[in-house]
Amino acid sequence: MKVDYSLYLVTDSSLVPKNTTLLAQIESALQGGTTIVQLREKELETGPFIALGLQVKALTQRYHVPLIINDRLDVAQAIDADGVHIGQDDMPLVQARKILGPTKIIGVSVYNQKEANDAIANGADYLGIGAVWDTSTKKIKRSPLGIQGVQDVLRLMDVPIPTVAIGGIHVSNAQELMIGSASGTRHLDGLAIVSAIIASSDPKQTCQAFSGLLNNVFGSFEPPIALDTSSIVEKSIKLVDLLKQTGPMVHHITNYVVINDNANATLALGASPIMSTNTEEIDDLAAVNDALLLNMGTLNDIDAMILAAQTNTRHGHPVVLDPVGAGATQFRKDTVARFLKECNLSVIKGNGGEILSMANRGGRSRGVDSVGNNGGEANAVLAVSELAKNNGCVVVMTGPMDYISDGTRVFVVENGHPMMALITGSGCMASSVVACFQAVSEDPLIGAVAGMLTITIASELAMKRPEVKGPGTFRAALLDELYTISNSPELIRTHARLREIPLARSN
Ligand SMILES: Cc1ncc(COP(=O)(O)OP(=O)(O)O)c(N)n1
Ligand SMILES: Cc1nc(C(=O)O)sc1CCOP(=O)(O)O
Repeated sequence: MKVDYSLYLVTDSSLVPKNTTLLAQIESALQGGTTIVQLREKELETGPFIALGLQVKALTQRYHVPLIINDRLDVAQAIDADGVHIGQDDMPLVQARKILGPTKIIGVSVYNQKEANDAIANGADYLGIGAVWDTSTKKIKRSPLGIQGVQDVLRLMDVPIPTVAIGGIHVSNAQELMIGSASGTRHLDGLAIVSAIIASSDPKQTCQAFSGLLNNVFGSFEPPIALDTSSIVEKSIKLVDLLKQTGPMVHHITNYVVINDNANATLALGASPIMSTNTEEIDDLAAVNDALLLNMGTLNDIDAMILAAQTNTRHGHPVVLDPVGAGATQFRKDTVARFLKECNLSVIKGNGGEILSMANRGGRSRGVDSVGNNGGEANAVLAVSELAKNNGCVVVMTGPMDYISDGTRVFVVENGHPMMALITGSGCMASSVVACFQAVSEDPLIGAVAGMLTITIASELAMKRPEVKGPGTFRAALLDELYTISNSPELIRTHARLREIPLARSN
């Protein structure tokens, strides 16, 4: 579930104006664009807290907005809230996660780099950074961070996860905070506010003011610098080196036809494969993992795959889906729909039949193989770009040409040898390679291009080997050439055939 943290209302019934009620204030705030609500009621006993929680939940559900409970896991469980917010002196995050399970949202209050990185390592879904400024709503124990202090926490986070700032925030200082705390590509995802909304004589109007201001600010953040194709090739070379130097762990939940090739392709690039399907160890593995690959080939362990995806997302690790045979059977269609709904995918990588069928642009599969043509380049470009945009991820469609898009740009990798289609699992190996690059690339689009350049160039080099006579010798040579590229990444520079298709012209 993708959560919008931008306008985060935290309640306090002691601040509600005399002529109205807490529920009326919350509803008015929801009408004004509040995107998430935290029920924070310090004085309520358990019974009344649960009763109030049920009323607020009915309200937030009507507006399709998540409800978080402050501190009280028991209340959150009793009303099946969407999650909890805990402070540094509350129940430790590790225990809270054990109790609530992987799917509930857990937010943690942090004040500095250490608290932030501990919370991230232990699987927090978001951070509440504060207090930014003095506030009369609560007695603050540590001196206010100011805008610079918030920026320091954002900059020093090991892995970027969603963040909101809290403490003394009003319409008058919100823009200054949002812009001043941003650094590079990092910025706050939202503002958590108590008194400015809950004590307002018109919460709807106050929230509209916050929303308008936030929309402007988010629109002003610089998009990442768009690299041209030769810069992406150079980045790919650096990523091959980084893979070898850092040896990231790549957890695969894959199929039993290709599992050995998946593991060997991963090893050939210097990464470390783990192929567990056991739900008992997903938490422990996610804590030390770097990327997750889900492969639908033999389609077992679907619940384990979804649990692993959610757990890895909480840890900030990219999740790659290889939707093998998507569209071939109703069961596979339903399973793909579950993955799209329940997981936060970084990359979807499939063959023409799979991607076109997911994008509703034709696409035929016989079993797990793509058959027929893909409707030409224009159709391929629309399929990858639309699927990517609609799901907020990168999409790779393999074939004689590989089309790769993040919804804003489309690249074509023109490398590759037709022999790839004659060995089983070459597409699955490509997915392993893409997952390895996701583990080391900050930009999933560049990671996907780097992965596809690497495997397709390896296939061309493999076919040049004198001992390669057909599929059997090619399979072994392909692994060897992945290893060659890992040791000589500059081969990518001499062999890459990478092209960008401007989206506007193709639409
Ligand atoms: C979004 C958000 N951020 C920080 C806090 C503060 O939580 P905590 O440290 O647990 O303090 P209390 O809220 O319990 O006083 C928060 N509630 N929400
Ligand atoms: C609940 C809370 N937590 C804080 C923290 O620093 O963790 S500051 C705070 C109160 C914020 O209220 P207002 O928006 O009215 O200033």
